[in-house]
Amino acid sequence: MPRTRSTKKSQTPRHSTIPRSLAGAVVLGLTLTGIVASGQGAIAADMPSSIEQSSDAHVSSQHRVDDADTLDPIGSLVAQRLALATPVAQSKWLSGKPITDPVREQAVVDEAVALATKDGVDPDLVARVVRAQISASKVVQNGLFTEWKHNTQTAPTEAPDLATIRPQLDSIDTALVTAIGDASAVANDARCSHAVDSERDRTYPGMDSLERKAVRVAWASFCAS
Ligand SMILES: C=C(O[C@@H]1C=C(C(=O)O)C=C[C@H]1O)C(=O)O
Repeated sequence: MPRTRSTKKSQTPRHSTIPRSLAGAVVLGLTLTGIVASGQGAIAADMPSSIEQSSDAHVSSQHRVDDADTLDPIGSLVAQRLALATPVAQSKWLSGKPITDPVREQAVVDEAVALATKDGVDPDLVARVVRAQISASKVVQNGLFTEWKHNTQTAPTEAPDLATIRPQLDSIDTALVTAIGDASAVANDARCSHAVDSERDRTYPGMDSLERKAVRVAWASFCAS
């Protein structure tokens, strides 16, 4: 008898819209994502051991839906992290700091890997996903700098201090480690790239082409193969 998972839905609709420049809503969004992330654990605990299925095709299609749902918390955190790339870029534009800060990047990766190791989450998976988030942030920052250089009237004239944004990035990265731990089975599943495609599509509405490019970079190294 085939085994399958319950059909409980995630709290985020598959085709919900995540608008651009959500920086002001990041803290709230993070809180909500934390609720969603712990909800995933509750879903796993509630799973029935076996349910009669009418056909193998149904099992297969249900598995795809569940894999994509499992990636929802990561997808939301990816979007929240990218929303902060705009204020980061504004701050660096006005302060004259370079986009790339190798010391900070190493600290971000080290912090996430240490947390993963402490929590029993695959540290290699966490390191490659966090490095991808850093690359994705720089895609947005470089794109904005290019735009502001070519159209100086669009360049920012005010920005938050980088020191106020980085703690928000740190909070997102902490939540990301948990979300990655909850989704590590998907990362190692043969259907991983399909689940990632579905999750990317969920977060695309409301994003411009630069953010979509960054989202692709953010997910590029999630799947093990
Ligand atoms: C976001 C920043 O810009 C870049 C991206 C980083 C990140 O995504 O964590 C870290 C350092 C920078 O290379 C930043 O400086 O904080």
